[in-house]
Amino acid sequence: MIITPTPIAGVMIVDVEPFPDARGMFARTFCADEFAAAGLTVDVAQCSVAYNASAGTVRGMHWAGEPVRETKLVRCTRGALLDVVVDPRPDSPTYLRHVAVELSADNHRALFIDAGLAHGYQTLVDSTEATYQMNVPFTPGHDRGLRFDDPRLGIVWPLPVSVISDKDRAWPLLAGDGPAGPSGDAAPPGPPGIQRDVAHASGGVGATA
Ligand SMILES: Cc1cn([C@H]2C[C@H](O)[C@@H](COP(=O)(O)OP(=O)(O)O[C@H]3O[C@@H](C)C(=O)[C@@H](O)[C@H]3O)O2)c(=O)[nH]c1=O
Repeated sequence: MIITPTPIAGVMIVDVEPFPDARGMFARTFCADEFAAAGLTVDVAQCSVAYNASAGTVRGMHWAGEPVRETKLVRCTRGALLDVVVDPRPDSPTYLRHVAVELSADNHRALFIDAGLAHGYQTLVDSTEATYQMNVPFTPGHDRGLRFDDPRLGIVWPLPVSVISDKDRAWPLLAGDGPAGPSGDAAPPGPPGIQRDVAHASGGVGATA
């Protein structure tokens, strides 16, 4: 596996190293030792799959609030999607910036997402599946979220949004207006969980794929 950092600390691209032969190929998609060597720990407490019927479906942007420290290893096992991670940590140098990485069944690419980072995606084709490994069991009641279309985040979704849940449509917008400003200014922390009242936001880190 090739594990590549992104501009956001705690977000890593995980690529497979295929062994091709006449049948096709074999590749490891997870290896505890290789992850540990890259400084990542993935204790698998839960694996999940999300099937999306239509291209343009958006899920996110989600993370688990404290004290839950939920890490995710996300891959696309059918179809293709644009995976997006936003940094909602007020004390981070990449606060409110995002990375966007295309994951597909064909590229076998995965994204490791550390605890406290907001995750979402848009499907690029019909019949797309996202598959997750999480380090903790499902802990309802700790959901935190950002609005996928918050102008302060500046996420460029590649397709018109075809389907989204009521929950995801209803996450509140960040406070403030206008386009995202430059990074680096301190912003006051929002209330626990949803960052409703930040005074400053920064632009996207850009697509990595
Ligand atoms: C996330 C989750 C949901 N559920 C249930 C709750 C609910 O009835 C149903 C659908 O839940 P949701 O609408 O929250 O599913 P979804 O919007 O797909 O939530 C997921 O979104 C992506 C972007 C992520 O990053 C994931 O961690 C997760 O938050 O599945 C579980 O049983 N276990 C789980 O781990």
